[in-house]
Amino acid sequence: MSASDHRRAEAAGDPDRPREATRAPLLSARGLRLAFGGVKAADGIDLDVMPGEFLAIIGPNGAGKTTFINMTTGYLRPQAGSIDYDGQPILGLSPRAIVKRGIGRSFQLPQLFSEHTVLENAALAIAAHAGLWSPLTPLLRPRYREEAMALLDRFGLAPLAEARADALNEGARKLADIAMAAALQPRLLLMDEPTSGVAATEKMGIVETLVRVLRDTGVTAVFVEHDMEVVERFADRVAVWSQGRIAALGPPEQVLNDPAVLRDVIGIEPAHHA
Ligand SMILES: Nc1ncnc2c1ncn2[C@@H]1O[C@H](COP(=O)(O)OP(=O)(O)OP(=O)(O)O)[C@@H](O)[C@H]1O
Repeated sequence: MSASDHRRAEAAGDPDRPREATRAPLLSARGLRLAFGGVKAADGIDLDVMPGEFLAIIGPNGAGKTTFINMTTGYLRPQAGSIDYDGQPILGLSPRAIVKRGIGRSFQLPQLFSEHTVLENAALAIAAHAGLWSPLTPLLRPRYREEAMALLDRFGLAPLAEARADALNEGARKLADIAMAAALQPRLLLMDEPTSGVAATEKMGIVETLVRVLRDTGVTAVFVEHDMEVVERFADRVAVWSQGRIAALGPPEQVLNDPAVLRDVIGIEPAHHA
């Protein structure tokens, strides 16, 4: 289901269902500031992410998109501001404590154990979720391997279970990395450029798979994306980052037709946009 179909289905849904405006955000960032020397990577970021939504972050290189993900997942501490998740402050928690609260992430460069198979990687991720962080024992336990196989199956990766992670093409590697993040059963998943480096022919199929799995399991997603076709098709809302600030925020049909966004972020003159 595309994001616009999803929005229509929601609008046509249960009339007793609370309206978007009255629902509490799952993630709420206020006044985030972080400078590296003279570079303002976050210069007053305010953002609410609603439960169940897919929010795309777009913007030029160096705008501060990854910095926002790093602050939300405990890898960077802002110099000012607050981040609440599920109504609780999370700033100051370690990355691992934040994962335990239910926020997962995938990285621009997939973080798989390259010399292990895809199945072994999945077993390790599932064991980590069960609280076992030791590197080898999970591989010996059939229970983790069975759960790992079920996870891979959901992501369409079962045929690659016995392939070594370093033998995967970029699309499968990205999908496998997101499957590992999903093994930790997050309620909110932050993905940094899930389609970067993926061949154009594979891209849509990969995004369709991951969106289907995440929607089926009720995961809220924030993803940094440079491909506007992916954004248009799969995002419920788009946030445009520019020099550490959010320059525009709204549904893709509105934001991606905004002349200033087209010119400054996507880099085309509005008149040339058919
Ligand atoms: N740990 C750090 N130390 C110093 N400078 C940093 C650090 N992290 C980010 N920066 C700087 O902060 C700015 C924002 O970086 P960030 O990686 O968040 O941008 P981005 O929007 O994700 O860019 P890209 O699309 O290239 O990934 C950049 O100028 C970057 O060089």
